[in-house]
Amino acid sequence: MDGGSGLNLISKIIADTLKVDVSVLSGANIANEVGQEKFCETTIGYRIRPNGQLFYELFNTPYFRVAIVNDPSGVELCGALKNVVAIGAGMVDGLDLGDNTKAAIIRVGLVEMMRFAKLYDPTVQDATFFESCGIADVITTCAGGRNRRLGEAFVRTGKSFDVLEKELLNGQKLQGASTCEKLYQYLKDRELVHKFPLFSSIYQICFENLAPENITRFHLTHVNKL
Ligand SMILES: NC(=O)c1ccc[n+]([C@@H]2O[C@H](COP(=O)([O-])OP(=O)(O)OC[C@H]3O[C@@H](n4cnc5c(N)ncnc54)[C@H](O)[C@@H]3O)[C@@H](O)[C@H]2O)c1
Ligand SMILES: O=P(O)(O)OC[C@H](O)CO
Repeated sequence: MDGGSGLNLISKIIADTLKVDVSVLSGANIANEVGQEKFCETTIGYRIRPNGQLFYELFNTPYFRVAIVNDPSGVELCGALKNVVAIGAGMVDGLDLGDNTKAAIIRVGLVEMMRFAKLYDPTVQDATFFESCGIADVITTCAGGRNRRLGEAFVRTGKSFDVLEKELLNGQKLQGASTCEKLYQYLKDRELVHKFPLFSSIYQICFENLAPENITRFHLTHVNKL
């Protein structure tokens, strides 16, 4: 996701700039494991079906199994939003709270991902969240991703994400913290912060000195209905 309060999808920027049709690939695909040809699934979101089919043929292998869906926004939003959830999962690890708590963060995180994606783009489909780009990528990122790792380090060391990124990521960029800032601003501008208690807590812990123990306070206000 790019932009200030007026969020924009990277695929849209590319499509508008280059005047080409753009499909989106995202999934539970930690690069090291893909590189070792360990089995995984991925999702390609297409606008134009023949292009989705072309990418399927290009990318699909016995160990990298592609599903194509006619929901490019949903696929891309999953890829951006799960990084925010993973920072929350890392905070759970930093607080030594355990697997049950992390599962709760994953569940509520997925609910808020769906709610935000449909708010941002009403054409986004529920089914997309049950593809690899959705629940599967949330699980793998909350288990083995960089966002999880830095969420834990943030709680254990008290250092900022900018400092941790430089110290721990060897030149790579952390996506979750900046995405969290942008989506919080988007929600604030629309007076919708109260509908996203987990995302809001993660933002306030990261940037407003809220105590990390508040990571579970969503249960005080969370509405399960999508
Ligand atoms: N590395 C993995 O194993 C892996 C696996 C699956 C999904 N992902 C996801 O893929 C995405 C990218 O991860 P990566 O590993 O390629 O990270 P990376 O840090 O290697 O590359 C990200 C690139 O995006 C650029 N960038 C960041 N914000 C930008 C903006 N607003 N406009 C233009 N460019 C911008 C950065 O400068 C950087 O070059 C993340 O959402 C990540 O969660 C990564
Ligand atoms: O390292 P992260 O946190 O960007 O997550 C990696 C990918 O999302 C896994 O699919």
